[in-house]
Parts: sequence; C-alpha cells; structure tokens
Amino acid sequence: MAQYSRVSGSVGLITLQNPPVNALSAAVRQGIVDTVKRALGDPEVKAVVIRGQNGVFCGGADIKEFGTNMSGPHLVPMIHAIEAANKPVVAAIEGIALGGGLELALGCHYRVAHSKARLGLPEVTLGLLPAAGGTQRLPRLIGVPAALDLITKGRHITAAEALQLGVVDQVTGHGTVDAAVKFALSVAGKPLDARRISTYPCPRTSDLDALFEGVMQKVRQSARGAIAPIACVQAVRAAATLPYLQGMEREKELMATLFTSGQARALQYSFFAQRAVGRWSTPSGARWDTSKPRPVHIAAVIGLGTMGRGIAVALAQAGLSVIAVETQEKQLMEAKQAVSGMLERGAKRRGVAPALDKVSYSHDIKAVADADLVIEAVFEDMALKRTVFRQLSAVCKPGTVLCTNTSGLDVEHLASQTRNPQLVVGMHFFAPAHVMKLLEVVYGPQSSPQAVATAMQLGKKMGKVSVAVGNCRGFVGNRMLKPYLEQAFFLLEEGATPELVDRALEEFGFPMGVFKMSDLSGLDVGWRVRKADGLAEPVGASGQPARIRQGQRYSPLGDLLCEQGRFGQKTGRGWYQYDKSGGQVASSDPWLHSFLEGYRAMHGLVARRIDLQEVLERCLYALINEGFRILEDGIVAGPEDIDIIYVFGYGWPRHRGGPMFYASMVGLERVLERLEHHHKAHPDVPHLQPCSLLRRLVSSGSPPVHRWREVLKKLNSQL
Ligand SMILES: CC/C=C/CC(=O)SCCNC(=O)CCNC(=O)[C@H](O)C(C)(C)COP(=O)(O)OP(=O)(O)OC[C@H]1O[C@@H](n2cnc3c(N)ncnc32)[C@H](O)[C@@H]1OP(=O)(O)O
Repeated sequence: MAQYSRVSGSVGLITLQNPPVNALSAAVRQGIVDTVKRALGDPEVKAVVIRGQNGVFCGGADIKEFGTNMSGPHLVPMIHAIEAANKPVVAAIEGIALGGGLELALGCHYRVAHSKARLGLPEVTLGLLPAAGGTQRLPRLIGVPAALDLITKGRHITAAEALQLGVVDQVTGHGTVDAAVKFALSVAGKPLDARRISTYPCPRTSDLDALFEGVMQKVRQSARGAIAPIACVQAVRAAATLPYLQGMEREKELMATLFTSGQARALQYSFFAQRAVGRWSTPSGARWDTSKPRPVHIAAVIGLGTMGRGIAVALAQAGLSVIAVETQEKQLMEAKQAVSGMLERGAKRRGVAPALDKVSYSHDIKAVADADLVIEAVFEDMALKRTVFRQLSAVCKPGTVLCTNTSGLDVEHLASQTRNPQLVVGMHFFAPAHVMKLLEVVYGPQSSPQAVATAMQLGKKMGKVSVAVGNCRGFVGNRMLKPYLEQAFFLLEEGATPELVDRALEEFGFPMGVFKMSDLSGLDVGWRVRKADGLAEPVGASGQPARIRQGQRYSPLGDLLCEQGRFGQKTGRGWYQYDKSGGQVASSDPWLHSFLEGYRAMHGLVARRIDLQEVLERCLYALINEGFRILEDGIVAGPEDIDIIYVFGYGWPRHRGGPMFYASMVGLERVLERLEHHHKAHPDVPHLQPCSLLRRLVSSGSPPVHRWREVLKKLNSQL
C-alpha cells in the first residue's frame, strides 16, 4: 500500500507501507501508481516526496512474490511514469534503499538520504539483475566502472559513499523527510529535463572493450559458475554501448533467463534459509521466541592458539570485555601480540579505533571468575578439555554459561564434568574465527533453553550466522564431511587422481577441491583424529587387512602420505607439490601418481576410467545421504540448517543452495537411484546405502525442500 497526504501546502507526500522493509509488493506498486497519479493531477501540488513508513525507504521487490503469479503494475513503466513527471519527485531515503527500492529512487529527479542510510543493488545475490532500469540508469549517473562494481557485487554503500559517487544529491543527519520536503520546495517549478537519468549519455570511458574484458574475466573467476554476475556485466555493457531503450530491452532479455533459473531459486532459498535458522528450536521444545538469553557483558576465552585468538578478536570487536587466558607465559605474550595486531588491522580496515582495551590477559584460569560466559578453546583433546571444564566449574560464578569450541567432541560428556550441565553448550567456530561467518551452536540433552539462547544471541552479536544443532560426532558439518572425504580417497584407489577429483568439485563451484583443501588445512589434522579413533595405524599393526578397519572398507592413503611426512602446503608436499614449504600454488606431483600406481598394484586394484559425473555423485550424494541421516536423527530442525552450514562454513556454492536444496533440485528419486547404483557397486561402503528418510521422502512423492519439515513431523509422528 501507499498513503498520500499533502504537506507544507504544496508537496504531495507518498508513504510506502509494507512492513518491515516496505517491499514493493503488488499492493505497494499499485499504491505508488495511484498516489503518483493523484499528486500529478492535483493543481495545488508543486512537488512530490516519496518516503517509506517506519524510517525504512524500501527493501526492493517483494522476494516472496517471486515464483508466484505476479500480478499488479510492473516496476519499469511505474518508474518511467515517475521520471517523466512534470513536477519534481524527490526520494527521501531513510534506513535502506535496496534493489527495486534504489531503482525507484533513481527514477525520481532528486534523492535526499539520511546519513545512516544504506543503498545498493543486491539483486545479483538473489541470482537476478536490477531489471527495473538499474543497469541502465546507474552507469549513466555514476559511470561504468563504479556501476559495475556495485551491480556485480551487490554491495551496500553508505550515504556518504552514495553522495561521493553522485547517487544522492544531499545527505542529512536529521529529519530526512523534512529535508526532502524543503528540497522539493526549493526545486519546484525548475526545469526537469536535466534530471531524467535515462536521457543522460553514459559517461565516456577510455577503451571500453578492454575494461569490459578485464571485468568479465574477474567476474567469471569469482562467480564460480554463477550466471547472474555475468549477466550483470552484459547488461551494463548494453548501457555503455546502446541507446537507453535498446539497453532496457537487453536488460529485460537477460533478466528473463535469470528469473526462472535454478540458480535464482537456490539463492532466494538461501536468503530465506539464512533467516529461518535464526528461528531455531530443539527437540526438547526450546525455541528462539520463548527462550530468554542471559546478558553477556564479560566473556572469557581459555586457550590462545589460532582458534582462541580469533574468538577473542571477534568478541572484542562485538564490544564485549574479554578475559583471555593462556597458562604458558611465553604463549600468552605471543598471543597478546597477535590479538592486538589482528584488532589493529581489523580496526584500520573498518575505519574505527582498535578495541585493544577490551581484552585483558592472564595465565591464571581463576581470572575468569566474573565472566558471564566462557569459551574453552584449548587443543582438541578430550582429556585436556575435561580438566579445563572441571576447573571452570569450580572457579566460575553461578550462572556462567560454559562453552566448548570443538569441531566434534562430545559436548554432553564435557557437561557431565561440571556442577551445572544445563549451562554447557558447544560453540563450533570455523578458522579464522574472527572472519568466518558460520557458528554451530551445539546443545546436549541437558543444555537449558537459556544456555542455547545465550550462545545463539552471542553469535549474532559477533556477526555470525549461528545454527543450533544437536550433539553428535562431528555435529553437522564435519559429520557430513566424513563420507565425502572417504569417497574421494576410494576414488583414488579405483583409478582417479587428485587433479580429477578436484576438477570435478571446482567445476561444481567449490572454491577448492577436496585434495587442495586437505593440503591447505594439513593432512596431519585428520591423521591425528584417525589415530585417536584407532583407524590410522601402521599397515599390519592390528592384524587387520590394510583396507579394512572396524569391519568396514577403509583407505589408508592419507595415513601413508603422512607417514612420508607429506602434510600438505606446510611441508611443500601433500596430494600436490609446492615450490617450497608454505607455498600455495599446487602443481601435479609425478611422485604421487606413481605412488598411487604402486599402491593399487600392491592391493590388486585395477585402475578404471572415472569421469567427472561419477566423482560428483560419489562425493556429493554420500554427503547428502548423511544429511538425510542427520535430519532423521533430529540433529537439526530442518534442511535449511544443513544448507546454511554448508554454504557459510564449507564452501558449498551459494548458487546451488546447499546440499539438501541441491538434492531436491536434482530430484530425490534420482539421488536415491544413483546411491542405490553406487552402493550395489560398493556394498562394503555403508555411507552409500540410501538412508531410510530419503526412501520415505521418495515414497511420499518427493516433496520440495520447503515442505520437508512438515513431512518430517508427519513421518515422525507415524513412528
Ligand atoms: C521483478 C524482479 C525485481 C527485482 C528487483 C529487486 O528489488 S530484488 C530484491 C532486492 N532487495 C534485496 O535483496 C534486499 C533483501 N533484504 C535484505 O537484504 C535484508 O532483509 C535487509 C532489507 C537489509 C534488512 O535486514 P535486517 O537484518 O534488518 O532484517 P531481515 O533480513 O531479518 O529482514 C526482516 C524481514 O523482512 C523480510 N524481507 C527483507 N527484504 C525483503 C524483500 N525484499 N522482500 C520480501 N521480504 C523481505 C525478511 O525475509 C525478514 O522476514 P522474516 O519473516 O522476519 O524472516
């Protein structure tokens, strides 16, 4: 809806009304068309101001309408009518002007923004392009290079940057609507021809071809298979090379291919999934809207290795007082220097003062006595963590929430070491902890709703995308990673090379294939875990066949490389070779290939031809199958949780939505059929055996992913 009133005698004031972000729904578009017509037809009105209700200009098109039968007036003619008006129209931008919201403002003759407003054309993040003239008007207004930057990245800009670029005409720190009305009165009656952006020539840029070639190359590289950023470049190119109306035709054509694409569906799913994970719930009935978090002013971090340092930085940057504890004096001093450096660099990047005084350091665990919440981040060793939890339980004040940063150890077991197991939760950060957006908040059967709510709220405060997950080995992300890695090793045994496996995964859209990733993070990390689990042991040590462990097929390839001291980038050799220890450019290693040949010969394995499709099916479907088991076990509340974990923590290409969304796009029947096929070929690999939830979903007609929660509830109630 849009409301109309007359202010200051001769200014028509149009207010967009569609909380919370005044998205341009059919009703709002109709409202704008009607109120603009009314204002232009009113002889008393000399100028018009458009604003949004509740201090928010407009969040763009109503994303909930996409994929439905969109009715109501179209944005393009609506914005043209505003631009063609014979009375000045001023946009009063408070809060946000995003997507269609900014395109609406670009159709106005003037723009006045509040100093705290944010503007942008984020359509590319939804798999779209700004198709209400945004790709044609913005380059005409601010030039091709700046427009390309904003449109292809979907970046939000501040009002100050918008003023500098020329996107807005005035910035105010006070009443934006009053300032816009005043502005409107000052320009009433003045000629408007020079204010219609669509009539501007695109500012000249030298060597346009070279510019677009360079940008296209960069965009292709970073897009990792996403089509929208490329279409954005093509649309801006049309603005730079064609008359406006032809450019608009090109914009429309490009948008038509994007709008119905699977990638747009995936990205829009991801947008809503990110918001859905914030509405968390646990099987015991704790919920985001009924569980009250405890206030956290003072947080403590125990253990200042790489993870602890990153966590301390993230906490301090979120404005908390931090007590950082490391028992070894020398390491404490090193950590202090490192944390201060990270805070200083972060502050410089963000143009703020470093929060150095927020962090105090101690080598005594008793220093955490007053903390409201403690995050233990010592070495990934259960015995050590147990000791720390017993100490924390003794020294902390009553009510302190105790968190463990672990990538997969039993949170419930640690809780049992304390006097208040209900106050214990896991906070699984991802390295580097002050950069990576994902946080798995792990609740055990005894964790109180308040403890979960406190960790979830703290995650939000730290700018993380926090997902509440149940307690199981590896939680969600690492539990699903296990079958994925296992398939990659098995494929090498059967005839693939690290290069082939990585190529398949990188072409799919992962930033790095599994073997390059393993070289980067260090092969010794997994080796240590496998040793602790009794899996990695010298061949013949247990009398078991080399490729069987605990009754199941096992590939010792990773262990054998570690025994050779090949730990990846850090040693200059791993699945690939590097020019030096610590080198980052992977190249194919003939040693590795002949090692694989020797290994196969020793175990009587005959290499066969493996294609990219098999790599994808074996690795990804095994991972997805584990995702279904996780859903079946009630470790997460819905598929969105898994998908967000994979997109934000594991490099799953966002334009493919996440593993569970991807499975629904491929078709559950197809995933089931291919898993059955691969399990038949490898009956000794339990991870390839389709899980019963997948079978049950297929028998229920393969519902789309947004209906799985409902189907899960029904299936569970039938058990
Ligand atoms: C015809 C095709 C034309 C396309 C052109 C377009 O305009 S495409 C849309 C471009 N706009 C965007 O991409 C903006 C998307 N929204 C955001 O980035 C953020 O929501 C925000 C506007 C910056 C606000 O962020 P904040 O953190 O304050 O709140 P939430 O993200 O939690 O959002 C609050 C609720 O509002 C819903 N919502 C936000 N934007 C839209 C939208 N454009 N359409 C529909 N709904 C929107 C969001 O889903 C939240 O709803 P809940 O039900 O509370 O989860």
